[in-house]
Amino acid sequence: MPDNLPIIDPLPYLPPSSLLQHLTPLSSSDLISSREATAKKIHAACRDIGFFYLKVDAYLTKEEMKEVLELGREFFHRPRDEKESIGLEKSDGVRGYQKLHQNITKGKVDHHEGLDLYAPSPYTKSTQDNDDPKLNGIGERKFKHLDGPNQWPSQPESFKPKLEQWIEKMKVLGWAVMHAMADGLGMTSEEWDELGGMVNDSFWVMRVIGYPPLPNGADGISCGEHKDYGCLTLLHADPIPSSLQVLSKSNQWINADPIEGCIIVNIGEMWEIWTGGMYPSTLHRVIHKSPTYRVSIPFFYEPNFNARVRLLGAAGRKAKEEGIEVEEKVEVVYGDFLLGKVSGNFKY
Ligand SMILES: N=C(N)NCCCC[C@H](N)C(=O)O
Ligand SMILES: O=C(O)CCC(=O)C(=O)O
Ligand SMILES: [Fe+2]
Repeated sequence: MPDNLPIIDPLPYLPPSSLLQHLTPLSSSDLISSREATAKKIHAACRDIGFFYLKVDAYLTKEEMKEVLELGREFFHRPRDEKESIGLEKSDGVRGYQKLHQNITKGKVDHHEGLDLYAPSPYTKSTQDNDDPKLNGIGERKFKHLDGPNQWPSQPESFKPKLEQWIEKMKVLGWAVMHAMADGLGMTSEEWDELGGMVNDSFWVMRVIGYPPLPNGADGISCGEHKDYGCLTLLHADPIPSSLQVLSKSNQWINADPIEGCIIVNIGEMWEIWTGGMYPSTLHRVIHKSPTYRVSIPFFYEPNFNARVRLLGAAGRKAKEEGIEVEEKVEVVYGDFLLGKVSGNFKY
C-alpha cells in the first residue's frame, strides 16, 4: 500500500541552479510559505512513519534515473571473476564487491550481491581509487576497515562517471532534506548551523545491490530486517512491487513500492538519538520473489565521521510542544557507531 507513505516535495529547499528547468524564482514570502508546508509534512512523516517518497522529477531526469539502475544491472551480469577481482578483501574489507550470500543481517545470510562505495577514508582523506586491484596483491587485506580505496568496476565503462554524478546529486538532496527537517523541528538558524556542521562533510555510503529472485517456494529473505545507521537513506530501486517492506507502528509489514519520479527516503539511527526517539528509525526488509533480477541503489547520507550525536535542543522543545515523551540516549560518535556495524556485515 504505497499510498500509506506521504510524498514530500523538496523543491523549496533545493538550490534553484540545480533544477532541470529554469523556474521563476519565488518571492521571499512564497518561498517561506512553501518551505513551511514542506517542513511541516516532513516532520509528520518522520514522527509517524520514518519513511516517505521524495519527489525528484524537477531535479533528476527520467533518463538518468533509468541509466544508473541499468549500469548496476550490467555490472552484476559481468563474469564472476571480473566482479570478484574487486572483492572486499582487496581493499579494506568493506569497500568493493560482495558476492551472493556474503552479506549478513542479524546473523542470517542475505540473498543479494552488492557493491559498496564510501566517502574517502576518514583517516587519510585519500581520494585514490583502486582502479588496479592487482596493485593490492591477493590475500590479506592491507587496510583497516574504511581506510582503503574504493573499488570501481572498470566495466561498464560509464559506471564510474555516471555513479559519481549520482553521488553528487544525492549529496545535494540529502542536505536539502536535512534543512527541511531542521525547519520541521523549528530550529533557529544557529541550531541549523550546528546540525548542518555535523553533516556538511557527510561520510556517505552508496550501495549498488543486485537481488536475484528468491528460490521458488522458499520463504527466504533477500535482506533481513534492520534499521539504517545514519541520517537519511535515499533509495532508488527497480519498480518491482512488494519487495521492500516497512514495519508500520501497528506492527504490520507494508510495501514501499517505488513511484515514478520519486525516490524513497527513510531515516537512520542517528535521527533517533538526535530526537530522543521522536523520529524512530524504522525497521525494513527486502523479500524479492518476483522472477526479474532487482537492482537497488541506496545512498546513505550520513553525519560527518567525527560528529558527536546527542539529543538536540530543538527536538526536545518540539516533543514537549506535541506531548511526546523523549528519552535521552548516550552520545555516540558516528564513525565509531558505523565501525561497530560494518565489522559484522560480511562473511569473509
Ligand atoms: N548502511 C546501511 N544502513 N546498510 C544496511 C545494510 C543492510 C543491513 C546490514 N546487513 C546489517 O546487518 O545491518
Ligand atoms: O534494496 C532495498 O530496497 C533496500 C536495501 C536496504 O535496506 C539497505 O541496503 O539498507
Ligand atoms: Fe536499509
